[in-house]
Amino acid sequence: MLSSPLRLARCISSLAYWCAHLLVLERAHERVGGASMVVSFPRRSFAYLTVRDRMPTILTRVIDTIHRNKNKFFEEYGEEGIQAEKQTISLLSKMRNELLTDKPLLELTDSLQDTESWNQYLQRQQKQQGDQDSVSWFKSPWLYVECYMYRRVQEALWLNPPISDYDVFNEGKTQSFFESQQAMMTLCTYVEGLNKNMEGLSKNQLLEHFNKLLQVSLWGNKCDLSISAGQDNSQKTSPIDSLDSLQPFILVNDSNRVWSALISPQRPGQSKETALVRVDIVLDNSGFELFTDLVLADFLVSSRLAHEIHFHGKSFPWFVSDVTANDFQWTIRQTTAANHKWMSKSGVQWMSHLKDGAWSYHDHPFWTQPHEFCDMEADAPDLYATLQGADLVLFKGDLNYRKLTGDREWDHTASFHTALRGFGPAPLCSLRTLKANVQVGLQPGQGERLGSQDPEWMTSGKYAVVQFDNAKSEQKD
Ligand SMILES: O=P(O)(O)OC[C@H]1O[C@](O)(CO)[C@@H](O)[C@@H]1O
Ligand SMILES: [Mn+2]
Repeated sequence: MLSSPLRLARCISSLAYWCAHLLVLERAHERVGGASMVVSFPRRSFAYLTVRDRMPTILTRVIDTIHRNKNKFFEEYGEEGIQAEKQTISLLSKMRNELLTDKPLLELTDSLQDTESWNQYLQRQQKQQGDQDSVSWFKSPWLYVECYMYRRVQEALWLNPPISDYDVFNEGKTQSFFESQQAMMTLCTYVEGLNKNMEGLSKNQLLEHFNKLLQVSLWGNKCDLSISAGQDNSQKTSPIDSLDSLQPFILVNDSNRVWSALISPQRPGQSKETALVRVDIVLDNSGFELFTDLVLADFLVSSRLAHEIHFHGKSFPWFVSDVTANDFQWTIRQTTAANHKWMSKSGVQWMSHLKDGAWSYHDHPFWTQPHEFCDMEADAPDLYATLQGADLVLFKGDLNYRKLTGDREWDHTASFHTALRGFGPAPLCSLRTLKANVQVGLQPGQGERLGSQDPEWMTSGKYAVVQFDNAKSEQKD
């Protein structure tokens, strides 16, 4: 039974949520001007421009990549490979046209594990928006439409078996890894120095290094390829040296609370001394960002701040640069094979974490669905239960932030806890650079000030947040 203050808090949070939701629709009505037209993002908004400009560009690149690899498909699968290439391109071009002409979203026709759930989501959306045709590319929630596009790309491939497993974003991801190599070497040299002295570090020194590596992983999120529609966005400067100058751009920094969650884990039946701490990292992008996540995870294990790390990735290529199982393994193999002493040493170390079970990689269809995370407990109870086994869950990146907060136009001063709407399988922290119009947990006036100084503060990736929440401790308060 919920206590009445808690019930009241839930009601208030729920009300705030729906107000935030309605705001988006109302504004859209005003701007579009047609009473019958329900769109979820106003014209000229960042969301609108993403659907109008960035998404078709991404699709064009996908089509081009498949076409450029025609010979490879022929070599591997003969004439069948060529037919598959043609068929896939034809499906993708058709989809691109549907997008550009604002046609209704269509049900998926493949029969994979998640197909039914996607189609149910579409039906739910159609019910909410009134009729079938109203759920179109420009008249649906932005988060949904973006996710849907990546799932349709996958459908086009899955309907053409010989090339079903081809990762259309692989070239960009590997390129971004190689372009960030210098920064990776610098980072591994730092790690080598750290590991040499690890045993002699005081608690404060450990905290200092933890903060540094947490921030390196935070800023690693600048390097995604979806925001740049697939163009180079790799790390060129020294990640450690840049930290001081980046400090003022961290708008909310709850890293002390993250540290506390690590050093005093709160799972029932565990004392501080015997606690086996598990940290889950919900990964975002491949390339430099993944590298920084692995460095952080290695530090957590080597320092014994954590005993186990569970990485969560995507089960198919997603938002251009997101990590799949293949990217994860490839990155570790490449690091091991690097022509740099400390970098390859890191790779060997990471391999051994995987072998001895300190690290493990997991994926789940929920991560490649459009649901906001407050739906997880009902829609993916198994995943929710898995996350409950963690002492801390780190959510990397912007898309995870949008899903954590329901991608609503929240008041900037609404608390992170409120925006989570009850989602809290374990203490959690979002490490995110701002690339979409949602931001909560700011001080009164802070959002307005930022808006007047820099109109693109929420979408440029220049600012970042480290935002922590522990649903359990909030309930106790
Ligand atoms: O890789 P990240 O940090 O999740 O960012 C991906 C981002 O790409 C965009 O969707 C733009 O297409 C962002 O708004 C989005 O959240
Ligand atoms: Mn991403």
